[in-house]
Amino acid sequence: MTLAAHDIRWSAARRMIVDGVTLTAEPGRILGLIGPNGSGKSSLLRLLCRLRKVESGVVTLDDRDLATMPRRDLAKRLAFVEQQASTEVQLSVCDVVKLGRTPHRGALASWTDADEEAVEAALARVDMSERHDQPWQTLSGGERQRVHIARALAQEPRELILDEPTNHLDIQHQLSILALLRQLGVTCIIALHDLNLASLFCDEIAVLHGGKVVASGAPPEVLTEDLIARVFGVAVSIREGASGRRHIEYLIDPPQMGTPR
Ligand SMILES: Nc1ncnc2c1ncn2[C@@H]1O[C@H](COP(=O)(O)OP(=O)(O)OP(=O)(O)O)[C@@H](O)[C@H]1O
Repeated sequence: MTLAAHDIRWSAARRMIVDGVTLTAEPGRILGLIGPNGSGKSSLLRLLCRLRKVESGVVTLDDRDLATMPRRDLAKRLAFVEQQASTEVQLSVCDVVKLGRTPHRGALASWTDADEEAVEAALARVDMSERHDQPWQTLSGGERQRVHIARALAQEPRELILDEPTNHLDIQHQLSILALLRQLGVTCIIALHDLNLASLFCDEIAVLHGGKVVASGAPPEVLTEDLIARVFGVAVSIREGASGRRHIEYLIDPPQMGTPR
């Protein structure tokens, strides 16, 4: 067991946003978090990496209460890639990725070969080595996203939490980033909107609806026509695609393309 939530709750503006969630991220596996807009995915991810405090329940890392762990120990283990991370400071691409090394370095420690290798390897993994010196502010949305993923990789975490990491990415980079996460063998919890990508790349899926986990398990067990209709209000047909994998087709009437059935 690595990261787990035990009946956790969090509210805002007198509304329960995360409502008694229990889930476990199995070591080296990818847990996908899906759910409609506003279902509580980002809020839950922020609780799981202690950016917010749970009001009740407990988050554990290897059976230790996350709330009692020293921040530095936590940062050595766990990295978080936020949905719309930004920075106002003038930094180059490589400066941003270097920030990922902070938990591994003493206050006055000099920059080591190991630090440099971790940064260069992380940039290469997200296909951004050539942008090494480009000012971060001048990057496109998708390039920024990839640099933030590189920063998290440079942190060399054992647990990686990503909030819609494919958001700004073109299809090639969506596929390559998710394939990379699978190859890393790191425990991942990823919020995703694309149900086909979730089905393809996740080992387990948890479905959030109104702040509660309403289904969890292997993708074929969870992503059914009935569940998608119930939770997302969209009719789908699930069939074997050309690759032999399950494909979720959204049923839209051709004359009014865009109007769900
Ligand atoms: N600090 C806050 N104050 C008030 N409401 C909040 C706060 N944080 C989150 N919420 C509300 O909690 C609900 C869940 O938000 P959250 O961002 O966790 O959803 P989400 O599932 O990640 O949504 P999306 O798919 O749109 O990114 C939303 O209705 C949001 O408005």
